[in-house]
Amino acid sequence: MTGWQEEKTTALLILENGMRIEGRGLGATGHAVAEVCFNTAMTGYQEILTDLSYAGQIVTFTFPHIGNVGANDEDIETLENASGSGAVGCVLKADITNPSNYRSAKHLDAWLKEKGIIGIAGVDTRALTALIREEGLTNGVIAHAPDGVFDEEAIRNALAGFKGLEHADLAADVSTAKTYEWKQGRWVWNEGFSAIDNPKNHIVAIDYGAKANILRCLAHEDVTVTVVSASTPAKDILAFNPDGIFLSNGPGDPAATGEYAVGIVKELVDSGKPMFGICLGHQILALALGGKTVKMHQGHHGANHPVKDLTTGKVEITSMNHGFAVDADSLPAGINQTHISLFDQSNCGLAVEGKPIFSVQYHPEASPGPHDSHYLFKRFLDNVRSVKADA
Ligand SMILES: NC(=O)CC[C@H](N)C(=O)O
Repeated sequence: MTGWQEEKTTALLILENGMRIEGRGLGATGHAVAEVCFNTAMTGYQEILTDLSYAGQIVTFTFPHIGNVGANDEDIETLENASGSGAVGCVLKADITNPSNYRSAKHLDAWLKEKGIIGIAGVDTRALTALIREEGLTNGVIAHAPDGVFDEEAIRNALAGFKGLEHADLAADVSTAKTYEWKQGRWVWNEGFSAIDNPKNHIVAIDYGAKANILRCLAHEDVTVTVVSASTPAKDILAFNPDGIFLSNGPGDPAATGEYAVGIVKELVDSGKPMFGICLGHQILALALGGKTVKMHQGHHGANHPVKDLTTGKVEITSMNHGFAVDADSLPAGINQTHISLFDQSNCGLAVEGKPIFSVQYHPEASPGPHDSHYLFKRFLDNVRSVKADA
């Protein structure tokens, strides 16, 4: 071993099966209960931890070098107007190395502290990942005490009181409270975030915990995005007279979002506007169309997930982050499965026959991840343009 065991234990990870893992603490202090998942991406730890879809979760990074490109203010996926934050904790194999990257503004440890994220290093993340693969997503509590003194009873009680993510409605907790306009485009090397001048299209994005790069990818397609809260009534959304409606990603159980999400989306589907949903937005759309969602065994969290587009036969490598999935068999007639995961054949996309409405389970905006699926933003805007041309 590397000798870390000789150092004092300043962090704990306790799982619901009773497993107690000792390590070295990072970032914020205190303790946090959440669902423990693993992410296999080799890049983008800052984007992952600030993705609001990870609210209520602790991320185990299977990639060992976390923190070596430091932290900055640009690679943050949480929107400024969000009401909540993303992952509550992270589990690392190795200690954070000193940052070495021209974009680094800060050491990851300091950044974690600032964001209130608790970390534990020195964990056998392979074994933890294997455990989650075998036993499924598990609840856990992560604790960090720099002096090594833990109130283990309080920590274990907190874990015992955590009900898990199934039936948890978290989108309402993280959505924006106010309506605002978004005009920033994608990040371009050597230039930074691009400005979108006089966009010709207008999309209303329902924010269930949206990632910033989704809004940038939409804006990049010549779009002004109006971002509205998850509970904005359909009539208020339609009052903007948008060219299209976007349903964002977000945390928690899609089936727990009830009337404020599913009911609103049902009304929007009937409006005939072009619609596009990503991840939680895909799941909510499926529920609104009469389908069902299920909790997955281990979930999909990574940046190398192969997906087949059944409409073109093409395979794309995608970024994923979900613990629930649409049950393809539950989709009523007229709602077609358009994409499947080549890892486990689970549903990854749907389209409404005869209407410009579609959605995907994965993350075409990447951030982090490959850009294979950027075409979906174009597909959405092609729908928008053709509906406008016909009007
Ligand atoms: N990225 C997301 O939107 C996640 C959706 C949902 N919370 C899930 O875990 O399946």
